[in-house]
Amino acid sequence: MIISFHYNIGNQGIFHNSIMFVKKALFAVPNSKSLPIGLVARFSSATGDIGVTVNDKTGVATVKLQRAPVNSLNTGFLKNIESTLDSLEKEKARGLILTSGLPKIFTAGLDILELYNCTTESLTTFWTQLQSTWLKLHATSFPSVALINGHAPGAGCQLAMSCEYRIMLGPKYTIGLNETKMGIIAPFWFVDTMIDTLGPRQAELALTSGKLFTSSEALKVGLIDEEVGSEEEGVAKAEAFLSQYATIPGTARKLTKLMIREKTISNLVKNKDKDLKNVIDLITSAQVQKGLGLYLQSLKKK
Ligand SMILES: CCCCC/C=C\C/C=C\C/C=C/C(=O)SCCNC(=O)CCNC(=O)[C@H](O)C(C)(C)COP(=O)(O)OP(=O)(O)OC[C@H]1O[C@@H](n2cnc3c(N)ncnc32)[C@H](O)[C@@H]1OP(=O)(O)O
Repeated sequence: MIISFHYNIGNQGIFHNSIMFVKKALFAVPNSKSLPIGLVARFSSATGDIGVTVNDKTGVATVKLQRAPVNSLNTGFLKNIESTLDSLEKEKARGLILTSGLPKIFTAGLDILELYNCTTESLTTFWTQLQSTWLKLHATSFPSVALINGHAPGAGCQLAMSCEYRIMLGPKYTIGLNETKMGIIAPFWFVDTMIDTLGPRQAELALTSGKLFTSSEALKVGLIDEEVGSEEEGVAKAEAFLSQYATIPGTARKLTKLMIREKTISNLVKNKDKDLKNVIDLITSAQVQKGLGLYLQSLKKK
């Protein structure tokens, strides 16, 4: 017998920060021994869907990002991601597999429409949400894997680097912090995260050139941990990685992770306002606005 629960997760506007977990159905699935067991959830809102499936044997949650066409991160979507992480913390998830529900794209990074023609006020709301969502992901108490099943430029790479392990579907997709290519600068906490991941030498080379790595290049420099040929293989590898923690006491694991990440986390926590000011000064400048406009046009022309 398969037991299935459905999380009934409301729209942002209705339930706001709280995700409601409602036991809705208990049913038998005939002739089935191998169907995924667990909790199934779907988060729907105008600003993106987040599908959550929790394996009730292992406690591992698979979170699928779905905001067509390219999972770009706007304020509402970031807020939904943060709420989902809050719920997983509350429900004591034992692990996270962060992936995309869209074909070809993990996430296209920040929604450039949040940066282009923005006001100081709208940019402040957006950036503050980005900082908050990232801090939550970077410091989860449970182990995390990014299953990068599509392109991951800019903040897409940043989300992936904040997971503890990265598995990427090869060979077609690319990943990297491409800000300099767009004529902007990666914020210091993106830079810190890349240095933590690649070391200063490779991070400098990658950041100054805005390099987007293919999966095999990413594997070589250590931007990803494994390259796989199919999503199924990726899921199996992610589950295998997470399963090693089943026998490691959770508090020891979490404190060790936080000790290692503390410098990067506290650098942002202490300098949130300075970071925001840097972003406002840079992004609202006429030159950067012009560049962003041209970049958007070039994306649309393809
Ligand atoms: C000194 C102190 C400094 C302080 C720091 C200051 C500022 C820092 C600020 C920001 C940091 C920025 C981080 C980022 O993440 S910026 C975004 C980086 N991402 C990208 O550059 C990706 C751009 N997109 C692509 O390369 C491609 O779209 C793709 C992801 C490879 C997918 O290609 P595909 O061919 O499948 O799709 P399309 O290109 O046709 O795109 C479909 C559709 O989506 C629109 N779109 C794509 N990406 C974005 C995006 N990031 N935001 C918004 N919209 C996007 C695209 O325009 C198409 O739209 P259409 O209307 O034509 O359907």
